[in-house]
Amino acid sequence: MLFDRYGRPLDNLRITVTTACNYNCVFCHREGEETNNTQLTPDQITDVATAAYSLDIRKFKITGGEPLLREDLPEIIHSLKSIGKGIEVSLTTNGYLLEDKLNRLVDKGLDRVNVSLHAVSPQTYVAVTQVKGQDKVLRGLSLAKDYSLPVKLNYVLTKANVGELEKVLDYASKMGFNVNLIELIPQGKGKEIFDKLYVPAEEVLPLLESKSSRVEVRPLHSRPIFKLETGIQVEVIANYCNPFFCAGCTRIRLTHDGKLKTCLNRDDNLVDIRNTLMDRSHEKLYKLRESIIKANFLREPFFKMNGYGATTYDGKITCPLRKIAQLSLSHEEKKKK
Ligand SMILES: Nc1nc2c(ncn2[C@@H]2O[C@H](COP(=O)(O)OP(=O)(O)OP(=O)(O)O)[C@@H](O)[C@H]2O)c(=O)[nH]1
Ligand code: SF4
Ligand code: SF4
Repeated sequence: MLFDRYGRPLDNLRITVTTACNYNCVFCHREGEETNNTQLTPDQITDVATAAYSLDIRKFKITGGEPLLREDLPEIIHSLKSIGKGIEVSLTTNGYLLEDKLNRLVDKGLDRVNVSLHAVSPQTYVAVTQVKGQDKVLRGLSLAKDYSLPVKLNYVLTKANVGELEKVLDYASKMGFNVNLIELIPQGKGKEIFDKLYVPAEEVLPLLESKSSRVEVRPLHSRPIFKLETGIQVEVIANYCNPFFCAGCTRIRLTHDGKLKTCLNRDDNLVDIRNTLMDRSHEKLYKLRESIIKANFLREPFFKMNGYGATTYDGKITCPLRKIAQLSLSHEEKKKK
């Protein structure tokens, strides 16, 4: 397994299969990538994943844009699963096309799915996504339940839909789905609306605490996990000004156009592998491995500890230590005792 200069393991490759999307969410960041029509072929994606596998990466996350727009997505899933033993392939989607496409994905070995559900009320759903897609998404989610496919609901917390959180939790509890409660980040379109719509996760912690029997911390991003009395769990994804989040970062990204991206928030240290992906020689796998090793070396926490607060890697933003970070810290300290 590779570790970066900060001791963080690399166990996860996020693959952007397209930047196209049938939604227009107010906070979309498209994994920090520019939008255009370029996309890698299933073979190119599989070559990078094969090199990653040889470096002990076993978790592949398919993202976008909206991955279900790709007609060859079943083929991509099949070839990723065929690389070797112990591979987990998961997918992040807005869910609009799930009801039409899920059976083929499950058939090809999809292990689990994260589906956006930012609101249960149709009006708020449309206000956030700009699409009247909620009924279709709910039907797709029911189908996923029928297939016993593990589901996480992605709920992005904003001023526009904070009133929907309880309803989303009730729905998730009824369906037995876990929830990712995701803070807005000033990235992509999120940058324009951040000041207007940002709600710190701290504001909803009392609600989560009142519904939970205990709290744990996931090693990935030191994410607090609230175990609800209804049996589901809510994972808090609060990256902004949170050095503990970045300390637990174990991923790199393969962009839609063939670059290795070391951090969601950075495009100044990409490793360009486009030429290697065109290479037809037997050295291709070796070169891709070298590129992943290089990208891993370039990884660094975007938010770093700085005294009792945090700063970005380049010192452009400074922030006080957040309560959400302290929650992760106090949990770690309790474990050590
Ligand atoms: N800053 C930052 N945010 C991330 C990172 N990974 C995921 N996120 C945020 O978390 C949201 C949900 O991500 P998903 O792709 O659904 O999956 P995940 O929860 O990260 O991963 P799994 O738990 O393995 O399913 C994304 O939309 C991002 O906003 C990361 O490495 N850095
Ligand atoms: S569904 Fe995802 S990719 Fe599409 S607009 Fe919304 S946030 Fe962006
Ligand atoms: S370093 Fe921090 S901001 Fe960058 S990808 Fe990792 S968790 Fe996200």
